[in-house]
Amino acid sequence: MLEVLGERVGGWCGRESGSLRQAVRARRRQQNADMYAKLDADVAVRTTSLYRVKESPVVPAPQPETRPPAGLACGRCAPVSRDSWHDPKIEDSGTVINVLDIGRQNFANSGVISRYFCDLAQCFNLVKFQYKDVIPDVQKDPAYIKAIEDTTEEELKKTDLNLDEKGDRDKRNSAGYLTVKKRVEARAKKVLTDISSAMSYNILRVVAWLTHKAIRRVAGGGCGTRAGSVARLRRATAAGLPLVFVPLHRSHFDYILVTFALYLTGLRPPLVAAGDNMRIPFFGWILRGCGAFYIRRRVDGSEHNGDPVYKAALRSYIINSLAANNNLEFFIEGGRTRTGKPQPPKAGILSVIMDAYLDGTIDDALLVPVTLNYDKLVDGNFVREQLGMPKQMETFWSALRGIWRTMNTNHGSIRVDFNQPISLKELVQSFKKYNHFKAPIEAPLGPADDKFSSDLDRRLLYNHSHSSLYGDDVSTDHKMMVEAIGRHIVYEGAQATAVMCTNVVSYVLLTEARGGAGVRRAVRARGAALRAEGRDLAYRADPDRCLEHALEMLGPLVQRERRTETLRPTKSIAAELELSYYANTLVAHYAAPAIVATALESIVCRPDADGDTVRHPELLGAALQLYEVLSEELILCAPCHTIHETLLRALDQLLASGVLVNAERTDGLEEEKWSRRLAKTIDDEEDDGYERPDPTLRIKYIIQKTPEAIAERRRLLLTLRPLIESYSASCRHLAPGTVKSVVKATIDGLVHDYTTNKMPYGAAVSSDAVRNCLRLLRQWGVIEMYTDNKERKIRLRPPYDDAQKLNDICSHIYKFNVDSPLLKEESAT
Ligand SMILES: CCCCCCCCCCCCCCCC(=O)SCCNC(=O)CCNC(=O)[C@H](O)C(C)(C)COP(=O)(O)OP(=O)(O)OC[C@H]1O[C@@H](n2cnc3c(N)ncnc32)[C@H](O)[C@@H]1OP(=O)(O)O
Repeated sequence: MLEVLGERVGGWCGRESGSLRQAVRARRRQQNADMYAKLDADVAVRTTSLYRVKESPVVPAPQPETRPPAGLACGRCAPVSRDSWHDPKIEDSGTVINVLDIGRQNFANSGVISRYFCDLAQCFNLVKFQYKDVIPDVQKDPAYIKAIEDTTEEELKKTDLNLDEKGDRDKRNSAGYLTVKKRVEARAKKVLTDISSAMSYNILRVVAWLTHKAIRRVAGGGCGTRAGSVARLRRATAAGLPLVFVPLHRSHFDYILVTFALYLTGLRPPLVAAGDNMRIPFFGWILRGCGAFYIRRRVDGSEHNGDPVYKAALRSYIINSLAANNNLEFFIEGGRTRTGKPQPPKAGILSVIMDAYLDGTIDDALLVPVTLNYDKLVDGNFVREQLGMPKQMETFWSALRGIWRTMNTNHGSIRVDFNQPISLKELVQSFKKYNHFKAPIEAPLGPADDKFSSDLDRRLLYNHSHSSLYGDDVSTDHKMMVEAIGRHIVYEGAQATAVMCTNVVSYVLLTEARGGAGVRRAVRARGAALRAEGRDLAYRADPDRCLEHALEMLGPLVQRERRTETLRPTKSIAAELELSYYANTLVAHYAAPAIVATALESIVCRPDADGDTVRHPELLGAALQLYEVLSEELILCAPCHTIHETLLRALDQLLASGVLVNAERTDGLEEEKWSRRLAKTIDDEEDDGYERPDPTLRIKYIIQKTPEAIAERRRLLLTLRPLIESYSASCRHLAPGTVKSVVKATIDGLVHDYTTNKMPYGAAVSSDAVRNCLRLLRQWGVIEMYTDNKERKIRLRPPYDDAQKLNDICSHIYKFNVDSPLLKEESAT
């Protein structure tokens, strides 16, 4: 405005003046104009510097020079999605933007006030989206009406009113029936209102502004997101299909960040499935206003045993929301990971979305896996729960305390990334083609034998229940497809998760540099290796700064010997458990080679082993057996790959890194020719009953003894060692009783072994791993779980109530808990 004024004054001065008085006035105006222009420039300089001082984050957002293209759709199952919604320019640069900068950039050229209060201005200028109230549609849904009628009939059966003999119409018009129906309808209405979200533009705007302030305070390193993924989402939105965001769940901050990032980038905030434990006073109401719809954490648990009205209401609410073109979000793992590893998917909501597509209610939906990671976990830690103490329920006061604690800690950098949207239709079509999990399952998962595991892939997907949230019973194939799609999303999401510096440093401290020496070198090498393996590192390439920053974030979890500059994990169970939480991002990444290396150790340490060579089938067989043991812990591959293929690839990695060398290396070509010849003979064989000899039987590997090979073997062995210790301890402490008492006995045993230096891995003291081992033993038919007096109990199934038989079956686990010389060397360092 001042400039315009200045120009005008200048213009007047330039005019020809008729008199001296006019000339004097013009001169005065000219002087004034100069003064105003100077003032204006001064104000501009001061405002920009003020703005910089106030608004710049303490540490700039993470921006390594180059990034691998992370988060792309699977080339095998969704090639069309992978080629869609590209913006090659942004995709190639792999730029990460700080979501907090969006407001600043939007108002960079606006007035002084807007620039200074850009967060507020951004929130006031957010797009207003319309959300249709779907409750009336749900109430007209035939499945919902049928559920009410069925429940009415059920309730009538329980009353004294004997309406059986009357005709159907008479019965439905009878006073008793109508009274019961009215009661059921009222309950159904309450269930529906309890579920429904109440998205409010005003609440969203206020919460978005508060979130701006909170993230600036909490995330000293900013909150990064891949620019390419935002651009992709914008393009995908234009397709007019509902977006279904599927985040992997780490923290209570996750859902805030997802909605915040979407809202800020002008995308429609989703309706979010929230567990009803989140319906706490005040905060529950705010969350509902920001898009939360509430679901019971267990649909068929003993508490609400098979409530058909609830199932129908939830199903219909989700389907009608999708049909109204709302975006949806649900946490596929069902809750926050307590270990830092991705968890197996919960298929309930996914199955509803899939049914909506299969029955034509929606043409398609775009599944968007979302990954989040934090330098330092915002919710504190899960050590209490890992030590077997019960989860603390969310309350108003605990929420306030949590917010206060969070707001007063620097949590470093945060990353929230939206992976490439995948068409559900394309996934379903691709999955119909895969045969390796289609065939019927004859027997449940059993303990591994030596000729094991040709059908491990489909056994892992097999779900014993044949009902669906959708109402009717569904086929095994259908259930397995939902399960497979869920596992695919979780696996790909975990692979696309940005790796924080704390992940790398914790992993290095717990594995390759456990002794304390060479941490700096190992961190540098691990970062480079991860980058080469296609992982997106969320920290600057400078490893020294990365280490310093990670140490600041990890605080008392790491002990630093100033004189010798050695770094060691603090010797306590709590510290190691917390470090393992961060390290587990990489445990999931290295799971396959770690399984092969642990299997190798189990063979090498046998008394009859030659220690120098190992046969291919023996190694692969042991690796398959070990994966079966750890199948509740790790998702090894996307279901479009078989576990066998994945372990073969891992074996190739060990060959490439020089841990193993092909014994026939000099004669490699000869070996290949031999296998091909053999394969040809087999193909030409006419007799169907002919048993094909396995061409891999002849392959043998030499185990390398170079220091590098030994170091690599030790690293991989230590990657899974704490888990194997937990599983062995769970077997040792197995006894009839309540689940709680078995978990407690195992945890106490592990604590005792750790404190008496019998077992050096604090991370093994994990109730999560103990519970997973119990699940495995239940699948093997070793134990049975039942509810008695509201308590989950365990009993040993015959013949495993016999100590010898129990020991025999547990030896399938013990055999991987070997006393390897590699570990002795490690504890000596
Ligand atoms: C601008 C700034 C704003 C900032 C501010 C933003 C705030 C924005 C909102 C916040 C919002 C908070 C968000 C909190 C975050 C959580 O609270 S996370 C926890 C809650 N969310 C979830 O759990 C979602 C995923 N979970 C599921 O889908 C689960 O399946 C359910 C629906 C919860 C049920 O779990 P469950 O009872 O353990 O049972 P599950 O074995 O999964 O199966 C249930 C049924 O599904 C069906 N089913 C299961 N598997 C299959 C299959 N493979 N095929 C077909 N059907 C199947 C069957 O019917 C099965 O029943 P059965 O056959 O076993 O009898």
